[in-house]
Amino acid sequence: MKHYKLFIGGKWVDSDERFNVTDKYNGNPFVTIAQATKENVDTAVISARNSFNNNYLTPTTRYNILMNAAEIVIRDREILAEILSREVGKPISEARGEVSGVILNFKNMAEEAKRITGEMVPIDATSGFENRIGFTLRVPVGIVCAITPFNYPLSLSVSKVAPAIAAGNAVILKPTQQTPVNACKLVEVLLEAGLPPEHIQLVMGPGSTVGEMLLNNNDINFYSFTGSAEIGEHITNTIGIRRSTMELGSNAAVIVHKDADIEAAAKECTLKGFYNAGQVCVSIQRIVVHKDVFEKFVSISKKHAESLVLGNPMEENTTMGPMISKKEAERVAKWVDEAVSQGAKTVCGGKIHNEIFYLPTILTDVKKDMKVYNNEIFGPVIIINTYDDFDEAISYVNDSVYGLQAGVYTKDIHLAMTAARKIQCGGVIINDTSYFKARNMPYGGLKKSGFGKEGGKYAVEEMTDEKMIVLNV
Ligand SMILES: NC(=O)c1ccc[n+]([C@@H]2O[C@H](COP(=O)([O-])OP(=O)(O)OC[C@H]3O[C@@H](n4cnc5c(N)ncnc54)[C@H](O)[C@@H]3O)[C@@H](O)[C@H]2O)c1
Ligand SMILES: O=C[C@H](O)CS(=O)(=O)O
Repeated sequence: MKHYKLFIGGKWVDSDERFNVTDKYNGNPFVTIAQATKENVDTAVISARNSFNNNYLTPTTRYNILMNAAEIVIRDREILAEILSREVGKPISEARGEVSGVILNFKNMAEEAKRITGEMVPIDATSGFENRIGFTLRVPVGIVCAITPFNYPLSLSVSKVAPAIAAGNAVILKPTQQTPVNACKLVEVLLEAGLPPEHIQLVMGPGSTVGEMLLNNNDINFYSFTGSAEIGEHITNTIGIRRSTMELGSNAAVIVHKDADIEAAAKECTLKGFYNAGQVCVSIQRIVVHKDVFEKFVSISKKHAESLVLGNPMEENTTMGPMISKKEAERVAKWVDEAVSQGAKTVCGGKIHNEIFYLPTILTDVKKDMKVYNNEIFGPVIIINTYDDFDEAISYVNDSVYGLQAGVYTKDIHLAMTAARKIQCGGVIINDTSYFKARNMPYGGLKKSGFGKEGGKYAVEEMTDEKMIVLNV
């Protein structure tokens, strides 16, 4: 069985402690991973600091490294996709999509490495400062710690590591225990791409131990976290006044107005809602459809839900794989059963399949006090409710502790802009679902969905400090 080591101090380092990574379809371990100790973590931080202090990378060097990484990922795309499919359980077709997004992200961040600018500040326009010149400089924060979740592990690691490198930082990456193999391959890619070996550190192990060690190391300057709201809140409470970006949970909503293309909206909401077995931060969870088109929408959605092919994620015709674990499938089943016992109606699905799958499920008549409405399901369940007045639909979307992204289907520009202004989310996607991300857009949530932005120049800016320079000349 393949064993992957930690990458610390510019070399692959083994550990007496190790853990298994399982193939999420057959449940068999297929890789072992070295688990970091406190000594490993402390050595990683010291090494990253040394590299940041002694290996200044020019913008052109950063550009070249990131473009090289994109080319290497293109060369190894099928290997990377197969690893993702096995360790996450996502269909190979979706895994290839994740790798394609990574290629775009590397190229996008390579360009951003050459665009880091400050600005002139007209302080001479202030009485008494006529002889002074002011401008800002953007400088790298130093050491960025990237902590990533299980569901899009390669994409979300690159969404942190690439801007960190583009901004001139050294990086410490801690992937989740459930899906860490892609992170090992990512380090191999970056080393081959020419990144100075000590500019990237890879520490692996449980968040409750290895993750905590990182939070409590005061020489880390910035934490880029993607994961649950619970852990995100813990991190922000632990790291003190140090900066971070928090990309957290969601129970995303979509409004479908009576003037929308119902066939298209129902297809997009359904197929994207079951993408990665619903284990997507911006997955469509709460759909609210105008009463005049509700029955038509539900009927079309049911058709698409029942068209999904559950099976071995490594097979080309599979369109939905297992959930990340049997335990998560059982959690989703419990929440759906509770909702149904309280009056929700099951349109399709509604049960576990072969222990690790949860059937694509559509619920209607869901009440606001049900877990499937209030909490982040993070599983293949869509709830469809109805509305009459558009403001009622907006209130439905905003009735959440989360605020990551929302979708709004309407042909009426006035309704679209009303939604854009009133919906309390980091992103409002008109005539598409909440599950939308362009690699150069500012992506991030409000409320319990977190703060800070990933994507393009916005991620790079987050990982720099802005300094004000004044010349008294
Ligand atoms: N907003 C986004 O862009 C986005 C994207 C993907 C997933 N997510 C969220 O991620 C969650 C699912 O992923 P998950 O189950 O892997 O999340 P999680 O919060 O359980 O774990 C995320 C990461 O945090 C680490 N961690 C856990 N405890 C820690 C601690 N005490 N200190 C430091 N690190 C710790 C884990 O090891 C893992 O690497 C969902 O809530 C989903 O909404 C959000
Ligand atoms: O879980 C949602 C991720 O943000 C999707 S992606 O990794 O950005 O493609």
